[in-house]
Amino acid sequence: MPSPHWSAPVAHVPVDATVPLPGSKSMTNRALILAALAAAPGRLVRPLRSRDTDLMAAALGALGVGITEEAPAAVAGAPGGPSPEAGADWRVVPGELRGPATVDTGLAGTVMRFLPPVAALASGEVFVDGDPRARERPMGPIIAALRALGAGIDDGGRGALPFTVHGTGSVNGGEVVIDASGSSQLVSGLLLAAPRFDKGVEVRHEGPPVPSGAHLTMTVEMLREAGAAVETDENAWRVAPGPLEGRDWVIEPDLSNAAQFLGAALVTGGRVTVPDWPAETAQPGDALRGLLTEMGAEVTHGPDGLTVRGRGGFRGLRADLRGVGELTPVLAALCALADSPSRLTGIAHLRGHETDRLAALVAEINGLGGDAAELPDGLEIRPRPLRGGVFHTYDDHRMVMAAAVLGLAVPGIEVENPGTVGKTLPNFTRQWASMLAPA
Ligand SMILES: O=C(O)C1=C[C@@H](OP(=O)(O)O)[C@@H](O)[C@H](O)C1
Ligand SMILES: C=C(OP(=O)(O)O)C(=O)O
Repeated sequence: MPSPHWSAPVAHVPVDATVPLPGSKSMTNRALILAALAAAPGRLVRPLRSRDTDLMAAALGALGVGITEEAPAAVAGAPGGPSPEAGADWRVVPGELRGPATVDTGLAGTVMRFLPPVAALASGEVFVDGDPRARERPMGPIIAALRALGAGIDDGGRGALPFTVHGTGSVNGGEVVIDASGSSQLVSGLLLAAPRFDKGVEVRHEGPPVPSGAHLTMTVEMLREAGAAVETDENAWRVAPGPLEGRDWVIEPDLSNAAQFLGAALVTGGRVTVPDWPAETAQPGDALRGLLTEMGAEVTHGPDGLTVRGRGGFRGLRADLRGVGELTPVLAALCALADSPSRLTGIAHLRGHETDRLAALVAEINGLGGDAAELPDGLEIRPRPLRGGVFHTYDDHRMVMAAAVLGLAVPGIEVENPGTVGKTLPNFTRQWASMLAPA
């Protein structure tokens, strides 16, 4: 059930806050897959608990993987002790993968693309479905690729959810060509399960550029950390067959979910610090350092974390966001409040995200009196005074976050279904309120 509208709070004074963030969705769901396929038990320290990650855990549990909560482990070298946003750890005990099982992917791209290759390794039937919108997100290329690698999948010829994976307990693997221009997750899903394929995998992409390069790097790095042999070339990835190690995965804070909080510093001319910001990371959110600097923020990284300071007004952004597309909704909201025009490109694939994000952002920014237009592969946003009104969110967590950013400066924004943030950041509205009125 959608939750009632949320009145996005206006910032009456510059924000001055430290905002600890829960774990990365992308790292949590990769670590769950790699731990489930490992040769020995493992643990996720500070995993994200949210709809997307709980669905992944439930899906792996349905296939026979043991996933239980444990008291949080101390993290060597992590400054400041456990984050107040961190809950229990997850212990993962790999089991023999088996059906029959039913998997609900919700609206999680990571579940719908990472789980089916694992299901193909199970013995028995696995039925995979998700939210109505999940049935429209790009899946055809990974269904075809899995078939080419030896998996049996019955999708009624739709090339989309729902479908049944007829697992035989093994996947042959080998070489496959895929058009992953619709989503990097189509490649990541194949790579993550590939150490368990008889021949491993060689995936070659052919087509328009693959988006979200940062997430592909994350896939390769995490596979290697789990002991897999991975080679990469431009548009080709090879994973050798072999055992994965059971290990501890310390999940970094979700840097993409830092966007709206750091953006608040820019909008209000204030200061926001996100603690535990890693010195090096594959997360796309790390690009916020450069992007917010370009918009006029002062960005510093030190022992306290990443600090963004606004200086009053700020500039629009001209940027190719292909590699970091999931930052777009919040950046677009910032652009709508900026002092000069913006042009965000390289993001045609956002039309296949939780909603058609390009259309949704244009409709909602313009619905508040703004001036945004779609480009073939992006958005053009020109500053204009905005007014209050209902901001529709299309079951997209990042549309709620974008609305919150606009609401800092525009009184009267009523955000539809704020509960949809539960996809990756269940406590968002509480954290937003404490950022604006720190205790
Ligand atoms: O692999 C991942 O964890 C993700 C990859 C990206 O997907 P696309 O390549 O479909 O944009 C990103 O937008 C998504 O939020 C998370
Ligand atoms: C595109 C996103 O999610 P998903 O993992 O469902 O693709 C996102 O979080 O912005």
